[in-house]
Amino acid sequence: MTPTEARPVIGIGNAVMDVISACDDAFLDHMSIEKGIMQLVERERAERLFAAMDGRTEAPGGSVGNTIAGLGALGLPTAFVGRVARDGVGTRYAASIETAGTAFPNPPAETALPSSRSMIFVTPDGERSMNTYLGASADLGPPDVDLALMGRASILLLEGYLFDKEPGKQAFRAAAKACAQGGGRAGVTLSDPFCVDRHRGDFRALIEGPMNFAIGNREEWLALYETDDLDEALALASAACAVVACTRSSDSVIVLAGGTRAEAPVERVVPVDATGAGDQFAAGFLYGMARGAGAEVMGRTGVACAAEVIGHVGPRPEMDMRARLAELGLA
Ligand SMILES: OC[C@H]1O[C@H](O)[C@H](O)[C@@H]1O
Repeated sequence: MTPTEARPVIGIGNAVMDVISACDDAFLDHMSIEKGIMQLVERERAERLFAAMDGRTEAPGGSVGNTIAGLGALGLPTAFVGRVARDGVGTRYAASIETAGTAFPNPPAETALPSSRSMIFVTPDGERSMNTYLGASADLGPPDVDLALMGRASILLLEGYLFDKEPGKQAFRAAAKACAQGGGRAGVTLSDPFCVDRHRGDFRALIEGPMNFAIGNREEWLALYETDDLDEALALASAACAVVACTRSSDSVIVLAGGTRAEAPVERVVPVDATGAGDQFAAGFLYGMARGAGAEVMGRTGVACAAEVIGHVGPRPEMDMRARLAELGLA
């Protein structure tokens, strides 16, 4: 086995190209867009929203894709496994990831569906409202996952959104098993409280079984354990899983690891664009984990990475975060 540092951090998730534009709340109402959440949309509505976007910009996104890109920018060897079609969006998505230094091992899928896009509207309060057309990426299944590659992962991060379909669940279980057999640590992001509601039993089985770590926000943890008591939900999670992180918007992040409970404070600011905040939290958190940090430092590193990404438009870091973390004594 190769030494831990040389082994990649690998993510499996939806390969989504973000199309971002600014708008006001009246526009959201006019287009019947629900504010602040991720809504899945059909192709026709995606095309309508795309056409209505003023001054749109394109940026590679996808929740776990963003996290892995953040880890790559921090200097770790990384690979992202996602499914794109053989079209312009898919080609640009894969190329932009590889240019940034993260391997994108899967060739374009042979599918009639187009590559995925998310139409993201950012309001003046920095809130982002995502309208995702999943297309090709949501059909990721076991044939898309190279188990030999999974066996080389130091850390494997699985995106909860892909748990919406049975082939995604099968792919996750096989990938986690291969990662564990290779001596790596596997974990999952809960992604979305509605997705958790739809697959509660399977999410719990994953977290209580092969997962070494799990990352979610307050709403997702409450949904997972069907309670309105966050302490209760996190106690249940940490009884089953070695490392648990809970983000709470502008409240401190809670991390439970190795019998320790730590809170990482969050500075309250009005974001420029909240897209990717949770994803970059995960990047910093896993950077800490990869370096052997404890609960408090993992939480603080995650918070620092999230703070950077909400200061500009787009879901991936623009600043040299290694230098920033060094300034903060976190690298
Ligand atoms: O978490 C933010 C990401 O989720 C959606 O999948 C978008 O692609 C965006 O980049």
